[in-house]
Amino acid sequence: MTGLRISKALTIAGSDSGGGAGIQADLKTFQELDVYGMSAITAVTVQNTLGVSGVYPLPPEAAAEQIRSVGSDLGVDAVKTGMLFDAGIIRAVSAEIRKFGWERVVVDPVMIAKGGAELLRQEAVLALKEELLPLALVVTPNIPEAEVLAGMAIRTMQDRREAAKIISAMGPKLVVIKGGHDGGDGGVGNVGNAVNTVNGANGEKAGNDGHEGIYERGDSGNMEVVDLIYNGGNFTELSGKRIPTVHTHGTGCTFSAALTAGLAKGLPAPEAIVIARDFIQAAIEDVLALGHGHGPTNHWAYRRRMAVSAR
Ligand SMILES: Nc1ncnc2c1ncn2[C@@H]1O[C@H](COP(=O)(O)OP(=O)(O)O)[C@@H](O)[C@H]1O
Ligand SMILES: Cc1ncc(COP(=O)(O)OP(=O)(O)O)c(N)n1
Repeated sequence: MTGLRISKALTIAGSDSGGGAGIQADLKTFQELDVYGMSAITAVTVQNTLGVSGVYPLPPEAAAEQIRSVGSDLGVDAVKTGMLFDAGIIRAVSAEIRKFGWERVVVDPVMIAKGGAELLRQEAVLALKEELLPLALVVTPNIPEAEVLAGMAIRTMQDRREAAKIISAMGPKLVVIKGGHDGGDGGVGNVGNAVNTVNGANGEKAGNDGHEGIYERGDSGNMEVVDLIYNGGNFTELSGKRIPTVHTHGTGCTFSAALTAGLAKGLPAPEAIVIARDFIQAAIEDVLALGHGHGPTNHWAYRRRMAVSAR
């Protein structure tokens, strides 16, 4: 690497002791994509594949000091935020991003862990919308997070589009509403419904099988996963094969970290989003099957595939 320019990315997020999400997933992803990773930890979670059993937030000033320390010395080409936990941390983080004038900012508005643990206090949603979203180049909510930000239920792809427009008006240049939680027709679906078949964005597709809840995925019968992108004018849909697996812990963190890595390398956001989708697709497909619950994704998979296809 000597002599080459090194791209640098900062993650501002919570620690996941299990290593599948949060800071750990972000740093692994940066490393796999040849980006030098730095971190500002906002909270320590006690977590494994079975769930979150403890959350210890740091004082807002601790997050701010970490950001100042790396920002003033090492420099930051792109930054992402993940678990921010409370309004004080959001305000402190937003103030530092503003002071440094960082523009390649990805906001992953982490709210609730798969097992239901609160990773963002409800009183902090307003601060997220008013302080942080205006600073974002890209915001990457999953469907339940988009519902909270937009203040509406998302049941269909049309709802998702409407929610994307509402979130876009809060300031981010690009909104990506991820489709991992899609219950069958573009939204979270109706838990307990009978099979439904709808006209999806990319043609006819079968809906859920009636037992998929918001935090259980991989068994819906949906053949596709579709991420919806809105740039303030146009919609784009990125679709991939939906992998039927419970090992999806940290998919959102990993996707947004891969996107941040692309931005750190200077890629235009739409290109970085496509690579991030490929990265997470490989990470879900090449399952590690670790732990006794929702296992982590495979952060090695993308690089290994690239190496094989280069032979
Ligand atoms: N079962 C799956 N198969 C393929 N891709 C998936 C699957 N679940 C999620 N993804 C992808 O992982 C990324 C994260 O999406 P999502 O799971 O909705 O976010 P979060 O982890 O924040 O809840 C998205 O790009 C989504 O398309
Ligand atoms: C410390 C920490 N940050 C974020 C999350 C949520 O991760 P996400 O990628 O949204 O994945 P799931 O929670 O859906 O597995 C977390 N669990 N811990």
